[in-house]
Amino acid sequence: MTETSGMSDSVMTDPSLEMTGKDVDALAEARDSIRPGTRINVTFLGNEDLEMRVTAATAVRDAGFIPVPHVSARRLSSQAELEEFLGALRDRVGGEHMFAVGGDPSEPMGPYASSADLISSGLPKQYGFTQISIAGYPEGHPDISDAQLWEALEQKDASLKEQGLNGTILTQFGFDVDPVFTWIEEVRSRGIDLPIRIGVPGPAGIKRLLNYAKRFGVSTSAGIAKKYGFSLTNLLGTAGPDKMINQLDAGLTPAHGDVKLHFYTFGGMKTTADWIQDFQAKH
Ligand SMILES: NC(=O)C1=CN([C@@H]2O[C@H](COP(=O)(O)OP(=O)(O)OC[C@H]3O[C@@H](n4cnc5c(N)ncnc54)[C@H](O)[C@@H]3O)[C@@H](O)[C@H]2O)C=CC1
Ligand SMILES: Nc1nc(=O)c2c([nH]1)NC[C@@H]1CN(c3ccc(C(=O)N[C@@H](CCC(=O)O)C(=O)O)cc3)CN21
Repeated sequence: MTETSGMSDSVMTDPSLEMTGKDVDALAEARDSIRPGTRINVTFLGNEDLEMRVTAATAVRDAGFIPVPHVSARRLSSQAELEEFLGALRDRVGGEHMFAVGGDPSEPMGPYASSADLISSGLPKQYGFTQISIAGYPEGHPDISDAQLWEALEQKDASLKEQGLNGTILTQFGFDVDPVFTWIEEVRSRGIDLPIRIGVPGPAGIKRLLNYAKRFGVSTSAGIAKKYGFSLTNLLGTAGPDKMINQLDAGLTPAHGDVKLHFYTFGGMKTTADWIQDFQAKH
């Protein structure tokens, strides 16, 4: 068997990972467990600055991976701030990928209220970014209506196509496969043919998973937890996405189009990378 032992034509082909600006040392530690050429997303959090974000993207590139820096529309205070970041990425990192996301501030901090505003500004393309990921929400979003989310997704798909850019939809993480299937089917029925990466949490402590779920409005219930592989009445121990991935793999058909995975590592880069290797070897 070659690079990916078992599941080569499966949802587990070439998964992407995610790190924060604080994870540069964690990346070095995880490096040998990650397949060269893997896409690694770099967050754009409120407690990070340009230097941290660019340094992290540089570390990803230098380690032999593809950096996918996040740009959070609502966190940008001006067009100048956006251009400063895009310019630094172009000059110091030099990749084609980015993840254009809305951002959590309830009011935009500057001229970009949404990732559609960011994309349609034409600046990502002007600075050489040709592979643009955008967000998807199989379970909806706590502060944004479903109608608004679908409208935004269609608008972003159209804007990318108009500009001749390649897109990928990257979803919020979740613990339940059912809404994922329903959502992919709706994406396709709306004529959106972009590749999709389904967000799943890397293996992590159950308390930590539940804290992140609460923070980002991701649903958990006794039933969902049980199906995923943990219990809400026993928060000791860890849980990984193996059952969810197996359910995805079993249910995906060619009609779902190109569907892969994105792992949110939540402080566990090496744990996640080792888990992926182990899972691929066993399947
Ligand atoms: N990996 C990450 O960092 C992820 C972050 N998110 C968050 O999900 C939210 C939506 O992101 P996108 O899908 O890119 O939306 P978007 O930028 O495409 O916007 C969709 C619609 O919702 C509105 N909107 C966007 N963010 C909002 C907010 N925080 N509060 C109220 N309305 C908002 C926009 O004005 C627009 O009408 C953001 O808060 C984003 O930060 C979601 C998934 C992953
Ligand atoms: N609505 C929304 N906003 C987001 O910012 C967001 C999502 N959704 N979905 C998931 C991703 C993953 N995100 C994050 C955000 C923060 C850490 C974080 O604070 N990490 C710690 C280390 C891990 C820990 O100790 O728990 C750090 O210090 O960097 C990780 C992932 C941000 N993301």
